[in-house]
Amino acid sequence: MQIKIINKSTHQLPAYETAHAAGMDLRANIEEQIIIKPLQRFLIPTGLFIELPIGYEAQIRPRSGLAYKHGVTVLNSPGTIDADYRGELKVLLVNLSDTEFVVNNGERIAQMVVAKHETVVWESTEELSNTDRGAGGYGHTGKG
Ligand SMILES: O=c1ccn([C@H]2C[C@H](O)[C@@H](COP(=O)(O)OP(=O)(O)OP(=O)(O)O)O2)c(=O)[nH]1
Ligand SMILES: [Mg+2]
Repeated sequence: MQIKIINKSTHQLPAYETAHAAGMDLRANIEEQIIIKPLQRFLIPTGLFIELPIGYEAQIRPRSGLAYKHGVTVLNSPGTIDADYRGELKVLLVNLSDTEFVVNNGERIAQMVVAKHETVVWESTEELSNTDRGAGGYGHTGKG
């Protein structure tokens, strides 16, 4: 599928890194290095603006390597990009480690997955169908 994009960054368009990847890495588009202190968060610009087709969303997800090696993740994960959003794509990183994390211009900070979504029309009712699970949840299975 084709999606309109404006690239105001100094980098190439996001691309799939392998043949069947679901996510495209997003790069920081910043003039100066950003230092994220332990337990702090930072909204990082990408320089990208997109026009998703109606019925699609984009999800901003963490990169597992950053999470594993540096304790850095996307705070609002998965971030939701709505089809009617025309602003800059931004990535809200949080540093959950006990050391500073440095973000350089062009660094891959998160990944974006484009997905279809439904648009719900509510059907109000007084009763829902019965199931074996019923209201059980939060680990209720296997309690014997
Ligand atoms: O990680 C993110 C999450 C959101 N957005 C942009 C696109 C999205 O369409 C818009 C609004 O996001 P969301 O609905 O999650 O935020 P909100 O706090 O509900 O703000 P709003 O009242 O503007 O919807 O912000 C980003 O650029 N990055
Ligand atoms: Mg919202």
